[in-house]
Amino acid sequence: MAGGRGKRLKSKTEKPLFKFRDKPLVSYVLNNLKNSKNVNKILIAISPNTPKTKDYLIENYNASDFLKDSNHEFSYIDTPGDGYVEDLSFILDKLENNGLNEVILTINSDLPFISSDTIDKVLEEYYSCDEIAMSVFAPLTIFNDYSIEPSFVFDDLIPSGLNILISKNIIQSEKKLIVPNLELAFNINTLEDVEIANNLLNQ
Ligand SMILES: Nc1ccn([C@@H]2O[C@H](COP(=O)(O)OP(=O)(O)OP(=O)(O)O)[C@@H](O)[C@H]2O)c(=O)n1
Ligand SMILES: C[C@](O)(CO)[C@H](O)COP(=O)(O)O
Repeated sequence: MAGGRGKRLKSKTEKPLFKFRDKPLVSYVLNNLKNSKNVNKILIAISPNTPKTKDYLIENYNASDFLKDSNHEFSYIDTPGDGYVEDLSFILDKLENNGLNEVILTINSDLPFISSDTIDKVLEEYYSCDEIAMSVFAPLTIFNDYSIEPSFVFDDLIPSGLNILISKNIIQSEKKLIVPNLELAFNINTLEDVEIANNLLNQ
């Protein structure tokens, strides 16, 4: 998901293109997805909020327009940019109407540290559970340990921005998976988050 406004970052650069150390945020996620054993194709949601991200994907990842040519390893889909849930629902609708019947892992473009290994393990957990959807949460304790401010807290759990569901625009019953990995807490929303992430890497 790379179509958000990135308001909290207060940068002129679109958030997915915000340079963190040597590359744009979105590149970390794309490279980690590419190296995941259990991921076949990568579809990037862009929106009127992120036109330069679309150009970047075409130039650097040879991304195609998914609705015209879905055979590329990387493709993008133009969403309205109305909000996370609205845009995800728009995408599921398009996938369903295109006759796709796939498992979809959604991941936010602001999670530079989620490793291929974690993505693979979460998918393995999904395939061994009985639900059609899965939401991954990180425990609040990790956020507190590193003084990271979470966006939402439910019962001491924070939605990580990593979810799995099927390609249908329907309400899907889900399993909650709690993954106590530090990498899930590094969600870059503000310049303070960038600083905390940099400090950790410099340790
Ligand atoms: N209409 C939207 C809204 C969000 N996202 C994506 O969903 C993730 C989480 O979004 P969130 O942090 O809520 O929004 P941001 O745009 O990243 O930041 P802000 O809330 O500060 O505007 C991000 O990767 C963002 O690009 C998206 O693809 N489309
Ligand atoms: C809304 C969300 O994408 C659900 O997975 C996630 O919680 C957004 O987190 P952020 O901290 O606002 O990036």
